[in-house]
Amino acid sequence: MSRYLVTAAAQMGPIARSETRKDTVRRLIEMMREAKSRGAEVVVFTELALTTFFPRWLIEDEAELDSYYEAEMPGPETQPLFDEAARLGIGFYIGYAELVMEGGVKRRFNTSIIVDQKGRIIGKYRKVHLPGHKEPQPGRTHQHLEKRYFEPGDMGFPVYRGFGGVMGMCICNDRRWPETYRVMGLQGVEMVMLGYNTPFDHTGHEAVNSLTLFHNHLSMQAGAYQNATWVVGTAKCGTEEGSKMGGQSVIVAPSGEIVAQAFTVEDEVITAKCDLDMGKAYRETIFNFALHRRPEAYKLIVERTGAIPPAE
Ligand SMILES: CSCC[C@@H](NC(N)=O)C(=O)O
Repeated sequence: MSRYLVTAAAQMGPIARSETRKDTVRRLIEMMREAKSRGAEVVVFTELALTTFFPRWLIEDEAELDSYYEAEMPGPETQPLFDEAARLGIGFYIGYAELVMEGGVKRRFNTSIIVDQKGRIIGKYRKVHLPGHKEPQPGRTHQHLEKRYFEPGDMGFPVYRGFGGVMGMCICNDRRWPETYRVMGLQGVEMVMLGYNTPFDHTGHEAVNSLTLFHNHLSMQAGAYQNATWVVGTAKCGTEEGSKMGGQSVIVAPSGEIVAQAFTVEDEVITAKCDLDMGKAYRETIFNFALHRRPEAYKLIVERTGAIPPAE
């Protein structure tokens, strides 16, 4: 049996600090139309897709910081994206900075949503693994202050029924953590959608940074294979405000194979005809979780930080 979902990843080139939401939404709509013209039923946009990657700066003015967040979704500037999705009959995933007021207190999350082909939000996720620092690091040309500007997500890794299958989400740094995929894998996820902003200087260690693109694919291909799921990873890339970020957006099959890959570091749409039933061959054999997993041996993963045995 086959359940095909024609899927697009809409990679984004740089977004300038001066670019307005209106301009950015126009770019997203253009790619959405291209995805639709190629038969896509869903399009995956990137992380923080509506603005430049602002955690690279220390922003002390609260009003300026707030200007990078969405207080409502859709809001007046993002509504056209939802309207166009409904008009075209195409769903989408998009990442954005979320600002919520709770009891008079501002809460900030790095968030993503899934929107169905009628323009309705059917799923939401808040980024769990926040990389970087709370305080600016001396000597860095570009900061990475996600820990300052966001709270860790408080929703876990939920999955949602949509597009004829079971859909999950994560965001950027989450893709490097096996737990991300496994928690969704245990809920029968069939497609994980994610966006990323990955600067080449993200670790401060030259030898590691030089493997940035390799580690990007390694994480997503392993996550896909080990959990029998499709993974769609969409970059924001190119040189954005002086920061060089990796591209190579991909659509990965449950076999771990890359079936589509972007070759520019600009706005670029890639597509693949994804069989949501393809994971079955893995879930029923090598990764039959019910039969082969040994949770009693994995307790350390959730109970405490592992301790290295003392030296002899
Ligand atoms: C300081 S680590 C930054 C790199 C990280 N980026 C994001 N956006 O999560 C990533 O894992 O790609």
